[in-house]
Amino acid sequence: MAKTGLLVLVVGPSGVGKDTLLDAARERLKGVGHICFPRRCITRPAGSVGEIHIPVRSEDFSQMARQGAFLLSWKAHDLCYGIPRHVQDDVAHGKTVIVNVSRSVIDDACALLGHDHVRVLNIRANRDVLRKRLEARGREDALDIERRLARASAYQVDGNNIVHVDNDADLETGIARFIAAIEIDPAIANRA
Ligand SMILES: Nc1ncnc2c1ncn2[C@@H]1O[C@H](COP(=O)(O)OP(=O)(O)OP(=O)(O)O)[C@@H](O)[C@H]1O
Ligand SMILES: O=P(O)(O)OC[C@H]1O[C@H](OP(=O)(O)O)[C@H](O)[C@@H]1O
Repeated sequence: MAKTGLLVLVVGPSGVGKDTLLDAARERLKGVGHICFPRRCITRPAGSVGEIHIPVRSEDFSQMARQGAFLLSWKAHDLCYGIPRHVQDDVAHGKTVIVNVSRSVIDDACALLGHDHVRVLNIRANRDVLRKRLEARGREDALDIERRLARASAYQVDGNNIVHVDNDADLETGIARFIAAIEIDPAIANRA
C-alpha cells in the first residue's frame, strides 16, 4: 500500500457519543477534501434513532460478508455491522477515512492496513454518563441498555496509535475536543 492514507477508528462504549461526534465532524469538515465519513452497513431497520446507516437484511449480511463486501465486520447487540470494502481503496488512494467501529476490530484493521495506516480515537465517559445518555436516546429498552452498560468495560483500548477523547462534559466541549483530536494530528489533518 502507498504511504498516504489513513483509517481513523472511532471507538468507545455504547452511548459515549461516537455517532454524535462523527455527525458534528462530518458537518464541520465537509470542505476538507481528503477526509471522508462512510456509512456503515447494519442489520438494523432504516429510519431508527441515531446514525444514518445502510440497512441490510440479516439473511443478506452473511452472504455479503462471504462475497467480500466488508473490510471489517463484527456482531454486537444482536446486530451485524460492516465497513464497506471500498474503504481500503480510499485509504490506498490517500484518503483519511473516519468510521465508528467496535473495539473488537482494532487489531483486524491494523493487520489489514498496517499500523502506520490506522489511528484510534477512543471516546470516553464514565458509566453514569453512559446510562443517562442511553436512557435519553431512547432507542433501546431497559434490558438492552443494561447489556450495553455491561459491555462498556469489555475491552481495554491501549497502544501507541490511540488518542483518548473525553466526552464527559457538554456536547460543544465534546465536539471541540473531537475536532481538535482530528486537526492536531498531522497524519489525519494534512494527508492529501
Ligand atoms: N457531550 C454530550 N452531552 C450530552 N449528550 C450527549 C453528548 N454526547 C452525546 N450525547 C447524546 O448521547 C446519546 C448517545 O450518543 P451516540 O448515539 O452518539 O452514542 P454512540 O457512542 O454512537 O452509541 P452507540 O455505540 O450505542 O451507537 C445521544 O442521544 C447523544 O445526543
Ligand atoms: O462494544 P463495542 O464492540 O466496542 O461496540 C460495538 C458496537 O456497538 C455500537 O453499536 P450501535 O451503534 O449502538 O448499534 C457501536 O457503534 C459499535 O459498532
